[in-house]
Amino acid sequence: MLTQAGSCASAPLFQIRDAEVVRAGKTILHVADFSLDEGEHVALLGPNGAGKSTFIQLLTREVFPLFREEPPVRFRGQARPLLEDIRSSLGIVSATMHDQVRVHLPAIEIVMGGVFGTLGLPMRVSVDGEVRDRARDALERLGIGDLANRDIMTLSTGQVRRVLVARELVRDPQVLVFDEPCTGLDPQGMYHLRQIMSTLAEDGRSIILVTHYPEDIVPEIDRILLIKDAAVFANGSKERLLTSEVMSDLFSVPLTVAKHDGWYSLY
Ligand SMILES: Nc1ncnc2c1ncn2[C@@H]1O[C@H](COP(=O)(O)OP(=O)(O)OP(=O)(O)O)[C@@H](O)[C@H]1O
Repeated sequence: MLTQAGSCASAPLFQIRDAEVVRAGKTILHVADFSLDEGEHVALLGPNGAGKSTFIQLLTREVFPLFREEPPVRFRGQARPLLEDIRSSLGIVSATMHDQVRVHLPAIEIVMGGVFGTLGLPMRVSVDGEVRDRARDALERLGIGDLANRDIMTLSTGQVRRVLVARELVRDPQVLVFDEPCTGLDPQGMYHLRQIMSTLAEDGRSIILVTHYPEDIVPEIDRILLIKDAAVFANGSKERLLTSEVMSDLFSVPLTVAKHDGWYSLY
């Protein structure tokens, strides 16, 4: 059934069939078959250079696969969705975005910039009280309402990371992509970030997490997608795949996985 926006109500959130991305004459990612339902969560795990970021960029349409008669990537059933539809449904939190926050602006302006897709507020735009309230509310939900007027350059790495989550939440996206969200954070910062992922997952939003560490995979994320050598190495439940044997195969070194209260660690 088609909705008003033209998407298929019963279609998966994302569906990939036979998508191949080639750069400099080399296949940097091939995905034979993958789909993610609305509200479902998945964590992508794999060695450096395996193709995880490329996978995310396939979903966000920042990279395109080779042409196929049957379009390889669909968003809510649509082969050619409007970029605006994807942008409004998806929030992305990454350490890369963190590197771009090198401006003297109050945290709340960085958050309001999320509404416009700009770093701070665009010039000559006057924001109404409703946008400011939404930004303040997003900061409050992340436990950093008191930082709203602080210059972003004076905040700690963990605080900035939370401001960046607020910046995405201000648009109320149904899907959140966390790309190595705990990079550079101390244990306290990691704790808060993981709590945030859990809360958002429980909220009914889809979480797509990219990480090198099983420690980041919050209990709400049941499913993992392992990527190695430009292809899907395995796709399935955490229970089945987060084992010492599979992790050792994935990273090509001897590793041990420990499990405790729904959390996993690797050493
Ligand atoms: N424009 C490009 N030209 C050539 N090779 C590229 C290009 N973009 C990416 N690659 C290669 O594609 C492979 C996959 O890159 P990708 O960034 O997806 O890996 P990743 O799993 O996210 O790595 P990491 O964990 O280090 O972030 C890498 O070997 C990378 O060097």
